[in-house]
Amino acid sequence: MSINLFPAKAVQGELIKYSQIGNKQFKIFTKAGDVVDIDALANKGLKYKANPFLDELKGNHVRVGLLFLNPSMRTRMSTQVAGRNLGMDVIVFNIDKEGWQLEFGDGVVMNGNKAEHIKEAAPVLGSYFDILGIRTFPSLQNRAEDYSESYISEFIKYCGVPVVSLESATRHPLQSLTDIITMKESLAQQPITPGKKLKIVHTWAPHIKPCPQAVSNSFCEWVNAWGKADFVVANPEGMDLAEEFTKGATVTHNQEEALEGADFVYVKNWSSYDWKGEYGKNYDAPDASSWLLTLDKLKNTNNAKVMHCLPVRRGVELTDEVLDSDHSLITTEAGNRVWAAQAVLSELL
Ligand SMILES: NCCC[C@H](NC(=O)CCC(=O)O)C(=O)O
Ligand SMILES: NC(=O)OP(=O)(O)O
Repeated sequence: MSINLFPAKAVQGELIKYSQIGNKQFKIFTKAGDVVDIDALANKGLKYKANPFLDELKGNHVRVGLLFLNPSMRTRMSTQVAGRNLGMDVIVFNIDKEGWQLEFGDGVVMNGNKAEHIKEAAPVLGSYFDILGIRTFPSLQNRAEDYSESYISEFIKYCGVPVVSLESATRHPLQSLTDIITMKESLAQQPITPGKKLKIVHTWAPHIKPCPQAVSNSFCEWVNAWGKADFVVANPEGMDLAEEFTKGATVTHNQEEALEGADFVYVKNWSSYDWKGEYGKNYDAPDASSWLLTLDKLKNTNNAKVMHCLPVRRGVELTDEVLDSDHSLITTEAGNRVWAAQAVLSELL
């Protein structure tokens, strides 16, 4: 169902591949497949964490535009900080609130409330900036449309400059790179027993409303591509993510079994990919709240660290007792968003 955004090819020594976009070749960062070596890119992020101004002149006179069609705190702020650490000029545009409403459809007669077409908006923005970032959430109404990633693809096609995804309909690659960085950092500080295989568990969590699958899809895609762990995805029956993302992981509907011996537990709600034949629905069956992670459940893990992309709803998606415990890596993880963004922006230059 989903399209492989663009075929990409690697150049020696560079960690992000070049993609053929129309008759041009440039780098885009939208998915794990755009990266040559995930571990090396994560190391680059950790290098910037140790020395934020290592490349402070590298981005001199480089202009970065960050476009948001949806809310954001971490992505918006961390990517600005990252760009400034590299000496770049970064400008944020809340295009949904401050710009004209955008039409993405081909051949549409624009006699409604959308005043500007992506075919004009994207090249104009591409003429102002050297690198563009865009956040476009899914509608959660139409699976085929969301999984075609048409918004970010159209944007990339027409803007003519390197693009970094700030979370698209089905993926959140800056988050996933951050998550790998955070696990590597944690393992360096507290190594697991020699001989024990690293175990990462991604568990579904309850929510009051349907959330995108993007963070979870990406986490699966990146952990699988990273290839350093036994990886288990646990969710209620019927709530499996798309197989193209989980392929390579063990998918189970038994959370207790999944948590056994886990080193990292990544918590996130996602709405249905295909629950009772429906897409984008909040799983609200009677057993939903039994999926809430508690300190008691963590006793069965290898003193696991708990992760979440944030924002998190306390008492709904995660308990206060877990969030406020030493298990939680969550604010460190959010802090690491800067270093992931800095590694990516540096590679896009
Ligand atoms: N960018 C990180 C997560 C964004 C989004 N969260 C949300 O929609 C939470 C909304 C709320 O709790 O009202 C998601 O799940 O993909
Ligand atoms: N994790 C994350 O992407 O947070 P924001 O939505 O606040 O950017």
